[in-house]
Amino acid sequence: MAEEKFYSDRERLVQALVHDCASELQKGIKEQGQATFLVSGGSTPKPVYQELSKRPLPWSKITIALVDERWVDKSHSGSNQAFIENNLIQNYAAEATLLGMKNLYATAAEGQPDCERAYAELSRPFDVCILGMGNDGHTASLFPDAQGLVQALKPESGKLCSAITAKQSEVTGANTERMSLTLSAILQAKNIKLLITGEEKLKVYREALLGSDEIEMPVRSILKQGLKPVTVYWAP
Ligand SMILES: O=C1O[C@H](COP(=O)(O)O)[C@@H](O)[C@H](O)[C@H]1O
Repeated sequence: MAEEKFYSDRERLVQALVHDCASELQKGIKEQGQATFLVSGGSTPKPVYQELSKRPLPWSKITIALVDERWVDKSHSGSNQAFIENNLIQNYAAEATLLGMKNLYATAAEGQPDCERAYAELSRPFDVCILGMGNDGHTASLFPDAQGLVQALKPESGKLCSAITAKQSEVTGANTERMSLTLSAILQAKNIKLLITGEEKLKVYREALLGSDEIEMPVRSILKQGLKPVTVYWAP
């Protein structure tokens, strides 16, 4: 069962999440000399990243890697890598190393082996993983009923990255081809943090807790597993 950290407003949520991420990253550095921080895109974590970037952590010892990416170049408005560069790899955090997912291959499926190789170099277990959730119950780029989803959810797949083609295009454009961390990769994080805001997402979260179909709501694969602690951060 996930731990719920619910706040009366978003400012409090941001401060709490920034504090928790900072102390877990510092703990990782103390124990292993370095830390790995997995980050999602989306509008919800933006203030968290902006605030975190201003914390004087030993950022040169922190590797930041994407949880998911649209298969678009950095110049595209939907690029999670550009979003992280503009909002997290700033201020003190400019000293961190960033590993993106998009490579030179034309499709995510073709680019998967290179992406896999790069992610396999990361130090594990990962220290912190921030996940988001869409109103359709997706998390990372694990979209309901998407092509590649079944494989990406298989705990025994042994893969860290999976090419995913979401069924419906989203607000950010027609490109639905993505790369996502697999469930198996996400569960290699010591601390999994699911960040959601607003009443609509709270409703979706509650609905996810009630059911068991992970293809219908992939976020259930995170919420219903008993292997790694998950903390849900919410504010209205
Ligand atoms: O598509 C995506 O959406 C989710 C949630 O985004 P939000 O804007 O509702 O916060 C995000 O976690 C994921 O990384 C992103 O690719």
